[in-house]
Amino acid sequence: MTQSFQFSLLATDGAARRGEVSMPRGTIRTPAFMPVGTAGTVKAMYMDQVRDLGADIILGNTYHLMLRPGAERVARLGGLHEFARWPHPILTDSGGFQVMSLAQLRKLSEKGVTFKSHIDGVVHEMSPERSIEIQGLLGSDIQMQLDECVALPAERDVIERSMELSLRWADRCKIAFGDQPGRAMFGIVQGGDDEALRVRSAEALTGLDLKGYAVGGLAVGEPQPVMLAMLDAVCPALPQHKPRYLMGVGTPDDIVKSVQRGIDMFDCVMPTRAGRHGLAYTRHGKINLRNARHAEDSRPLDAESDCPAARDYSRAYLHHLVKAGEALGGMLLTWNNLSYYQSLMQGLRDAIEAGRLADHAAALAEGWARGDL
Ligand SMILES: COC(=O)c1ccc(CCNc2nc3cc4nc(N)[nH]c(=O)c4cc3[nH]2)cc1
Repeated sequence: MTQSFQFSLLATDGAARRGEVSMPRGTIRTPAFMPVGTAGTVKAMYMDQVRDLGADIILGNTYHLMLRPGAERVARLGGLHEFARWPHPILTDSGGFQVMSLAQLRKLSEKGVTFKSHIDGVVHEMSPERSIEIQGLLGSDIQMQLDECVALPAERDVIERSMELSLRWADRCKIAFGDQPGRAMFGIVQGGDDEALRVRSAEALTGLDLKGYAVGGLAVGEPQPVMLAMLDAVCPALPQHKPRYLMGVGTPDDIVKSVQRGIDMFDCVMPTRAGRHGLAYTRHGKINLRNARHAEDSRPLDAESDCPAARDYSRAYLHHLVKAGEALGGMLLTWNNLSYYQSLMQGLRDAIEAGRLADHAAALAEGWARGDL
């Protein structure tokens, strides 16, 4: 058990890295996928299940938890780990992205963001300092700087001013974070779809000597080649020996291609939200259980999986549950999807260690393309 935050590179395969982040609450094996636990719960899952699937860390959201039940209340109740019964590492997003995508009437200035809660309409102000304070009250192990994620497409000068605001906020967050032993604060690289601005952001954040670096401003609807081009520009401009976290990504294919470009950590609502909407991720690709073609298909999703949700239930039953709106439908598909995502990450970690990532990526893509025979 370590009292500090340490990232070690165990192996590389091209630009891909196999590493470990060791923290007081546990070790994160990278490449890592963080299930999203927005309001202190990974929806439709018990935390023990999430852990048993191989998750080393989950994500929580400052925006949601500050509105309900409130950061001070969570602190009074012992912090988020105790509250949600997840004793392992937690990374929290800083709230800026969620304000712009969820809140009503929001105003952004040098000071921070002001917004009305989408829950009860109460007006809140969140400065970089308040975001870090909230994440500290939650007990977050990896805290994200407050940033601005500019909506694309945007004029270059708009992207530049936004990126520079986020850099000033990174500095304020570093000061506000201070010295929290065993915890880390990550900067967030911005710069839209402009490679030069992306590199400027990465280099400036590197100068702040932070514990890790996120790549933000992506997975906002841009085509995959644009996202990947930004990674090709950003990753070489970030320190080799610090973790890199691509926010909000993504599909299995996004994750593989991003790992190949040097990304270590991921989070995405895809496996959980899509699961609740009837969609299964498997090694044969996506299966939409709402489709009538499954109504009498007695096969399981994947007979070779070690996840009961994939192995023990017929597609016909899953189709029935989904069409009937039964809670068990979302539970089983979420279980299957998170199991598939964690097995995808384990496969990538093994392939990098063995120096066979290119072949492994090709085999994965072939399985997805072959579809569901
Ligand atoms: C069923 O699947 C879905 O509904 C679904 C919805 C959204 C995403 C994409 C999420 N993308 C995304 N999350 C993000 C979170 C971010 N946080 C900060 N602080 N800064 C960013 O710059 C930022 C960018 C993101 N991009 C992916 C999947």
